Amino acid sequence: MAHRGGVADVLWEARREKLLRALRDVFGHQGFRGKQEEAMREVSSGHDALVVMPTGGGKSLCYQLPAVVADGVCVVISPLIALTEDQLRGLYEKGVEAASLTSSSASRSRAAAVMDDILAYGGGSGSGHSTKEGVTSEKGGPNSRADGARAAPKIKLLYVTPEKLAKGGELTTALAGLAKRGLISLLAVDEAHCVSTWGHDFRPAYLELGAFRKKHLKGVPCLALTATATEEVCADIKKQLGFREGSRVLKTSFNRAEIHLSVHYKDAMDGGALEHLVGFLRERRGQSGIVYCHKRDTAEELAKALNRALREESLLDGGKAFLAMPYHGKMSDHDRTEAQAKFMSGEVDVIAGSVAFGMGVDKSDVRFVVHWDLPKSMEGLYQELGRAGRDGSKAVSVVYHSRETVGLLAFLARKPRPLAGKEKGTEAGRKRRRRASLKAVKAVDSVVAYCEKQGCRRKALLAHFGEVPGAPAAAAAAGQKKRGPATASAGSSKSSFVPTDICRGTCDWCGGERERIKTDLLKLAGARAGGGWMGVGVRDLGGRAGASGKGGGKGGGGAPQDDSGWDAKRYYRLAGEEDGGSSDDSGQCPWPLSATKRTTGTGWSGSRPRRKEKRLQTPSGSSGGRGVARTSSEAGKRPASAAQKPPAARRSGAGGSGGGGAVADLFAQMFSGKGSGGGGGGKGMPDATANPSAAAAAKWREKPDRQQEHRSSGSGGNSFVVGGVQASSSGSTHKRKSGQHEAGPQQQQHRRRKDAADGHHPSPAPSLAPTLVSSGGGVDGHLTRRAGGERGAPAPRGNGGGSRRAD
Ligand SMILES: Nc1ncnc2c1ncn2[C@@H]1O[C@H](COP(=O)(O)OP(=O)(O)OP(=O)(O)O)[C@@H](O)[C@H]1O
Repeated sequence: MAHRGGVADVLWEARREKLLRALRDVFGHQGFRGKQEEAMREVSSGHDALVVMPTGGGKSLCYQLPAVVADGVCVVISPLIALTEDQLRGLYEKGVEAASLTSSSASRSRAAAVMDDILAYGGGSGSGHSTKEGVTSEKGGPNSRADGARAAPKIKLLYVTPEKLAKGGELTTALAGLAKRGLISLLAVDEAHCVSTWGHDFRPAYLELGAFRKKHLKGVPCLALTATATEEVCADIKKQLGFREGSRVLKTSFNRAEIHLSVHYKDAMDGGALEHLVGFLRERRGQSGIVYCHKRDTAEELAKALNRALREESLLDGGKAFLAMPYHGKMSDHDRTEAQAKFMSGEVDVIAGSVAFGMGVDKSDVRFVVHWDLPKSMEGLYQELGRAGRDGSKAVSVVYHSRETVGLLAFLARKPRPLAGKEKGTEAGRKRRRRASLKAVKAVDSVVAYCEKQGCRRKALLAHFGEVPGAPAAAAAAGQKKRGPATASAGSSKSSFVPTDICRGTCDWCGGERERIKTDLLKLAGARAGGGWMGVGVRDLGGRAGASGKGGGKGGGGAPQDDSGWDAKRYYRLAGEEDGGSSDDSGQCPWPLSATKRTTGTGWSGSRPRRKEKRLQTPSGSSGGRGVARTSSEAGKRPASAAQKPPAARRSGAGGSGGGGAVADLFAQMFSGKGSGGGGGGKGMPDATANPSAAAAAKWREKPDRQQEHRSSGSGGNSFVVGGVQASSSGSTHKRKSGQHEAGPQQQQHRRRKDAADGHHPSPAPSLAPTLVSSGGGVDGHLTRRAGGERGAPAPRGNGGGSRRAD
């Protein structure tokens, strides 16, 4: 909203002085950061605003400071009250009255006092409690000056979950009453991306906030805050929260220059990923860090393994005893609180935890964030890595990539999303659910793209959020539009301009690790070519595929180097949504719920996940490139049929996916009903002579030690069957390596003729069907090795063979 000069400026100057004084006196800071000042100006002028600032950027202050100087209560919507405890503690230490309303018994008396306080002023009668916090609640509202001095509740910040707010009752009455009396200074919506189904953490109850605000908090300005929002998510947040026309989005650069970015490939590691992690931590002895993993068991095992590996030697060194602790949702409140407190105090060096850890934890000296499992989205990655280096000093982000986790995430992405109550059973709900699944698939795909990129990671990360190095804002916006909603971002904002030399060696690619990355990716491609890998494409090594996804089977699954490779429209088309929605009204995703896609030579056949044991017993290797061999009960079940294909695929009869994103390709192929690129099923080992990359890969595999490593190390894998459709690295692999784009149709025809003339059979294009069956996502394989000194038994492996067992 444009600011008019004159009176508005004068008023603002006066308010600004007041805010600056409180900033110094209460918070101990000397000046504003980022968009803090602008955000405060907006809300103190009664406008709505959306703040998009990086993690650790100082978003909380945008509502805390105005709340301190204003009369009345600032209502803060937060997704997890337990995680605001740190904030509350911080505010308490600063002498600011703040509270959260929780149902935990520990805080029940406090909550009662808080309710009394606001009810006394918000129109209720209060319960007449008087508590040791000194919150009085004699009957009567502000007009009666209950405590003889205050005309507003004592509480300055009230934290509630959206679920609590949606429940109605006393709290709604009190807040509505306060709003009527002008005693709600601000509605702050933290983690506002949860409002949007396009956000990475959609929370149905957040959808109710807009209606609540309209009904009960009329005239109260709203400040929404998030660290991660694309342009589309920003627009959705504004719409859902009922922002007034012209409300501003205040955005700073997403760049966290102090955080070094790197990716390591579990599947390509000679020594095993756990050893690698131990080495990494050994170099950072005494530093604080977080290791994120998806599963509770993994968190537990990892913490144990790290203690086993590092504690003793830290004691021998006479230094501080190394200590890692797990943190996950299945731990008791007490254990979680203890882990967090010890981490905050520095007693615990490393938390091996689920993504629940860190939200709301303001530890400024976290020096590294490790993603032991691939994160679910770029937004998640960004948010989690942002927990490092909040003090502005150097920190490190490491992602461990593994194809198994990609498979698990792809599977989870297809699971139906939760719907808000009123949407259950409606067409709108079904549509939203489908879109949410598509979004989740797309999200995984962009993380895979980030990991498998041969190029600057910082640029890739920033590009995801619409910050295109070297491009003026308009060009950035145009570029983003082409890529579709997931990557679209605030190109219209001037702050999206990024200098071309943004990285300066602060990622692995720019910082001298190109050869390592190339070699590792080549190993992945090689392993894939041997049929031992899930069939999703290794980016930048696979051929570039047309984003159109039209049938006809262009090979390759990679994306161009500086492109996310995602064309969302294509997937809507495939899901039958482009022209008004799929005819599939089952309410499920338009693809079968299964991670057990198994591609045969004639196409895919879906099956619901079967018992793991069955899969583990599947013989492998002898099937001549059939990918995962089937148990007899599985064989022949659910054959590919037109009826199983989603509507668009049925309509088009598409023959191949045309490639694109890795996970996306996986779906494209499911939809298409045939092997991507027409490659379809496995046909044994790749024709190494026809393809330099395949030759290199074959050579690599020929080494006995490599074979051993490849079979048994890999991915921390435990109970996996990783098989694949035979996927040879096509000629395009070679081309991609040399930085060229995929050949057009004429060039391809020429190449085929040339191949025929040379007596080469053209290599089948990499088939991109997912064949990953299960994911332990854990550390078992490596742990076993550490503990028992032995590697997992190598699975029998055949020519172009399918299954691989890591344990
Ligand atoms: N103007 C400022 N000057 C100096 N330090 C500041 C300023 N504003 C905030 N900080 C400090 O920056 C750190 C991060 O702030 P804050 O927790 O508000 O970030 P955030 O953007 O809310 O992060 P997250 O998204 O992780 O919750 C805190 O330690 C805070 O004290």
